[in-house]
Amino acid sequence: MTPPVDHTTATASTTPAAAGADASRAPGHAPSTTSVLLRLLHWGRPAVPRIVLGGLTALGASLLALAVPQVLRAVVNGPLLTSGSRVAVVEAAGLVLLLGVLEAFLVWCRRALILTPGTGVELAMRRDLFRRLLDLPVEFHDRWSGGQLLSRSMGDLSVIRRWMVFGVVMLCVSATTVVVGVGLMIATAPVLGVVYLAGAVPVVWLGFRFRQDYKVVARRARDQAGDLATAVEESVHGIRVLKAFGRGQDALDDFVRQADELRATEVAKARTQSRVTFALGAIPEAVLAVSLAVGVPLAAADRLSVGALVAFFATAAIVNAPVERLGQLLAMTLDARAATERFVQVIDTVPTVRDPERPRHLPARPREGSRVELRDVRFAHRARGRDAQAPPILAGVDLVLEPGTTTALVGLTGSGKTTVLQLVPRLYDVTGGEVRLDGVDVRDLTRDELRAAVAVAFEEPILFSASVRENVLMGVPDDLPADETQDLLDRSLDVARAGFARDLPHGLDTVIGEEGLSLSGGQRQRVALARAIAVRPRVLLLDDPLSALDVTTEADVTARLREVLAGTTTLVVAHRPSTVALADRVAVLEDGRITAVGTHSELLASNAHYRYVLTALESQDEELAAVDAERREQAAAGRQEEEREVDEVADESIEAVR
Ligand SMILES: Nc1ncnc2c1ncn2[C@@H]1O[C@H](COP(=O)(O)OP(=O)(O)OP(=O)(O)O)[C@@H](O)[C@H]1O
Repeated sequence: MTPPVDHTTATASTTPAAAGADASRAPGHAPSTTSVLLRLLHWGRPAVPRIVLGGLTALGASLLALAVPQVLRAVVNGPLLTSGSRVAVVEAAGLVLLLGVLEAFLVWCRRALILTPGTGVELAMRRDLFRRLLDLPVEFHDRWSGGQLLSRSMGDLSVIRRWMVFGVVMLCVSATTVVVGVGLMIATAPVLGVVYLAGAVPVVWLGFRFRQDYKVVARRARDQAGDLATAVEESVHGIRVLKAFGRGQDALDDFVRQADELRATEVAKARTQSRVTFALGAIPEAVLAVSLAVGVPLAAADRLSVGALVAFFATAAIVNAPVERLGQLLAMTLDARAATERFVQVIDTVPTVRDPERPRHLPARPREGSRVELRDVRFAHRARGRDAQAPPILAGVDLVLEPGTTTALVGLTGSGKTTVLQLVPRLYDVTGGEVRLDGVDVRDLTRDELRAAVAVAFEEPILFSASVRENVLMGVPDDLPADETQDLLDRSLDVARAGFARDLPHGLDTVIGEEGLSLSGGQRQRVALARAIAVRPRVLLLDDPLSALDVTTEADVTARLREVLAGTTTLVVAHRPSTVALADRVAVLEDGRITAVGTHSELLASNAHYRYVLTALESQDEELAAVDAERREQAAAGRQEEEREVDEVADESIEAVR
């Protein structure tokens, strides 16, 4: 016997690391930049050897640059001051040239070494992020906007890649160059070296201040970029509504406002960075002026050789460049920190709907059909922004779907019919009670096994940018023999009355969905229904998937469904009395419970709430038909005018963006 499994539904969706990624946390508790960036090692490890090698070559190039002043010192103190030998000077010039060529070669090596591994790391991170997004439950996607996820998988990962291949390498190399350079300066001219070192005090203080300020704006900018992506996504997604209601200008105003907020944050970022860059450029130069004032009298008093003085200033000129660059590199590092926080915030989210550790399996498919039982099912969504739960939607649903029967679920708008449907394939998990399929609690099954047994067709059909064939066969195993697959495809299309797809420009290979041919609402619903049928599920859940069809076509499709799906247990959310009449039984959902079950005529005779719901649905149906007819008329008359206006707004938008 399978041991009982703990079905406690986890409500905390992020690990402490992810919670730590929240920018709103008090700075005192925020994780350090190093610990955040160290998370990247998980994906960056394969690239580490090449990145380290690239860093070493870059360091070699910097050290070669630092060697030049020492040659200069030897030339000045040696041949120039003593013999004046031209040969020695030419030899020294040759050495400097050689060092320069070697330095350039090492810089090239650095670029060649670290370019490809960075893109590999980005690819691995992008793949893992997408995998996580697919694994996360619907509840997660309810809370996260598409733009935030899009910006994490595109913009943030690019920021991280650039930091990995350039930022981290150059930060280490620059810091080492500064340390070695200052060491050489102290060795060459100790007094001047100490003067130069004193300049490090304000530099470190400024760096600390910069880190505090920049960290906040860097995170804000990344979040605002995500919001902006959401605005574009929503407008493009709802472009028809915007056009139909003439709200293009409002959408544009909203977009421009958000874009302006992002611009302001980017300006604040640039200001913060330019302040520190100015200071990091000015302080070393000021220190050099002081060094000159101290060094020249020392050289005049013969307490410092001219060669040493020249070498000190030549080294300082080399060291000043990486000091000045530190501001830019620190900014890159803090940008990468913000991007990493946002990335791990998603990757660390623990799915609340997950596979059991020791899954059970469904019994062999019963000939007469599967049995679905909902026992005292309770459900509440998690309240937004808090871990608390919103008011319950289902408060103890008891319903048994007898094998091979069709049950219609009826209730007022918002009563929770779709919610009931979504609990069966675990799009959400119940917050109380249980759902059993052929005697097995659905939470004891792997999601793959459960979802292969249960197919859903939603009212809003989502088609993917692929051919009709691919869309319909989405849930069919790839290893099915070709002729069987073709039979399944043909039968599903016929039952769903989706045969129109054969007459599309490229037949069933016509690409539909976002990037393809646009289908009408009814056509989309029929393709989506064919997709659900093709899976040959044990349980078919229909969330009013025929709402866009006329009553005759709906009756025809339903009749065929009953014929073909003998042995399939069906639960259909009914919004139209015509759908209800075709079911074997009807269940009434009221106040979060099933309050009556019976045939259409039984309930009509005995249940007042059922009669009330049917009347509401009927009048709603008539109202919708009237509104639809009116809308069509208006649309035909006003379309040209409307499109002209929208085009004008679009032209203005393009101009504004330009
Ligand atoms: N993701 C969500 N987060 C919070 N509340 C939700 C969410 N989805 C639905 N709800 C709420 O749950 C309730 C039930 O919604 P559901 O879609 O199940 O109702 P329904 O009976 O199918 O409605 P309709 O007949 O209009 O399709 C509604 O009050 C709805 O606002």
